[in-house]
Amino acid sequence: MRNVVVTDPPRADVGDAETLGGFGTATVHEALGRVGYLGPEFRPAWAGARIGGTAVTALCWPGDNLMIHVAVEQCRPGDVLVVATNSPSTDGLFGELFATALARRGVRGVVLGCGVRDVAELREMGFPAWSRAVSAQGSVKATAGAVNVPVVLGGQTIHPGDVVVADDDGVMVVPRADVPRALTASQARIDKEAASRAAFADGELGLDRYGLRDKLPEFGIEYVSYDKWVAE
Ligand SMILES: O=C([O-])CC(=O)C(=O)O
Ligand SMILES: [Mg+2]
Repeated sequence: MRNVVVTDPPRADVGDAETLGGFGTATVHEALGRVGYLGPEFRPAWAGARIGGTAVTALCWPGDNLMIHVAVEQCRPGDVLVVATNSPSTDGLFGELFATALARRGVRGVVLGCGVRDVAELREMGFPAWSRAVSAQGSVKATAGAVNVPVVLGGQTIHPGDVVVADDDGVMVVPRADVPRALTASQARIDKEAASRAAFADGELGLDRYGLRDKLPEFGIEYVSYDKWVAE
């Protein structure tokens, strides 16, 4: 591993990132073709946060948060800090002191492939955090890593400057080049779901709305009365 800090990676527009955050993880993930989701292991430290921001990445050694300290200085308003460790770890590398420094810099939240701690304080200060674990396990500041290099979390590659969208459903990444398509496709999906929601509230069934009823025989699904069912 090369111990680099990349100081000026290109990043997506922070306004676009905020718009995608407003659409939410499930919508943007579906709209892009069911890609980019980090998986259900990434959970919010507290419920109700919904963000979209541009990634600043930190690659740390397990149990060592030196590179988070280095990364904080690279963060700008509208960013989301993304922390990966170069081998699996659940240690609580991040807590309210880091959150205080990031909030001061206009950072919208943090995503950690390891653990988070100080959850009560994070909730109280309203700083959003997603992680694979909650852990009080403390860390050292001893080993060099990298900042703003591509990292892999939950099987997804996150490049610095990509958009990270996160809410109660989890975390997803939108590659920078896909942001225009994500915006258009997500808005189309929002509109389509608004129409479906109104129809369902009115009593229409998905079977009819999505043209599924006519296809049921193709699936081999048959309807039988209870008496016939128990007699067979
Ligand atoms: O200081 C640490 O190692 C992590 C932490 O708890 C904090 O940021 O508050
Ligand atoms: Mg702490």
